[in-house]
Amino acid sequence: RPTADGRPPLPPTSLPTSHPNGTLQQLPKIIIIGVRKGGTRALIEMLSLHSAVAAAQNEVHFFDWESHFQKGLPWYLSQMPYTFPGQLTVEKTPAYFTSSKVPKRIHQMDPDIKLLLILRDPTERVLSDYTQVFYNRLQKHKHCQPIESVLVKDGEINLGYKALNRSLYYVHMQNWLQYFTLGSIYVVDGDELIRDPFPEMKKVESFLNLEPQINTSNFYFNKTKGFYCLRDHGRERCLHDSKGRAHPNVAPAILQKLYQFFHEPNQKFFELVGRTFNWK
Ligand SMILES: Nc1ncnc2c1ncn2[C@@H]1O[C@H](COP(=O)(O)OS(=O)(=O)O)[C@@H](OP(=O)(O)O)[C@H]1O
Repeated sequence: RPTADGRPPLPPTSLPTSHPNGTLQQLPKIIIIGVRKGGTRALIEMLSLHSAVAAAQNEVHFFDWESHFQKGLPWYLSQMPYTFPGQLTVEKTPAYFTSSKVPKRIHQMDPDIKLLLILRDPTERVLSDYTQVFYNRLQKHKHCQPIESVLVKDGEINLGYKALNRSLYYVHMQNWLQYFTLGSIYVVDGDELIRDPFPEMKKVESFLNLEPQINTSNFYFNKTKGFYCLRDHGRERCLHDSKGRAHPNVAPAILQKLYQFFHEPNQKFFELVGRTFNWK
C-alpha cells in the first residue's frame, strides 16, 4: 500500500516472490524509458538475447499511470518475470521518458538503476508517431486526419500537435537529469539500431557491464520486412508487423520546415548529453 504521502512503500527486495524451481520475481535493474516509437521493442527483444537478462512481456506503465502507481511496489514486482537470482530484469514503457513525474519516482525506487533511452531522428519519430495513431484510429473505424493538416496550422508548424512535443528531447531530458547523472542513462542511437543493430547492442552490453555474449549471428537482414530480425538458439523471428510500417509521404517543403523546427532543440539536447547524433 502507498504511504500517507502517496509514495510507494520501500522496495520489497527482502521478500522476493519465489518459485519452487529456484526462480523469483525481481524489481528491474534496467528500465527502457523511451522514447515512444524510438525502437524500444527492438531494443528489449535484442537485449533479451543475453542470457543474463529477463524482460517483462508487456509495457508496465507503473510510474506514469496513477492507477498502477497507487498499487505500490508489490504490484510492480508482481508484473515481473520469474528469473534466476543472477539475472537482471528489464522492463520498457516508452511513455516514461516524456512524463515529468516519472524520474523522481524511479529514483525513489532505486537511485542506482540503469536507464536506457533509445532516440531516433525527431522528425522521423513524429512521422512514426502519426502512423501509429493513424492505424489505431483506422482499426476503430475513426476518422484520420491527413498528416499535413496536423503538422501545419495557418502555414506554420502546429505547435499544438502533441507528437512534436515528444520529439523535443532536451525538454524531457532536463527532467531526468535532475535525478540521474549521465552515467546512469545510456542513449541508444535508434537510427543506428535499425541500420546495423550489432554494434549498437555491443555498446548497450558494455554500458550494462554484461559479459559480451550477443554476436553478429544473432541478427540477419530480412529483405521482405526491410529490417533486421533476430536469431536466438537457431530460432528466427522478426518484430510484429506493427513495427516498421511505411510512413506517409510529406511535401518536401513541410519536411524542411520540420527539420528547421527541430534544429535548435536538437543542439540543446546534444549539449545536455555531450554527444551528437546524425539527425537531419
Ligand atoms: N529490427 C527492427 N524491426 C522492426 N522495427 C524496428 C527494428 N529496429 C527498430 N525498429 C523501429 O522501431 C520502431 C517502433 O518503435 P517502438 O517499439 O519504440 O514503438 S512503441 O513506442 O513501442 O509503439 C519502428 O518504427 P516504424 O518504422 O515507424 O514502425 C521501427 O522503425
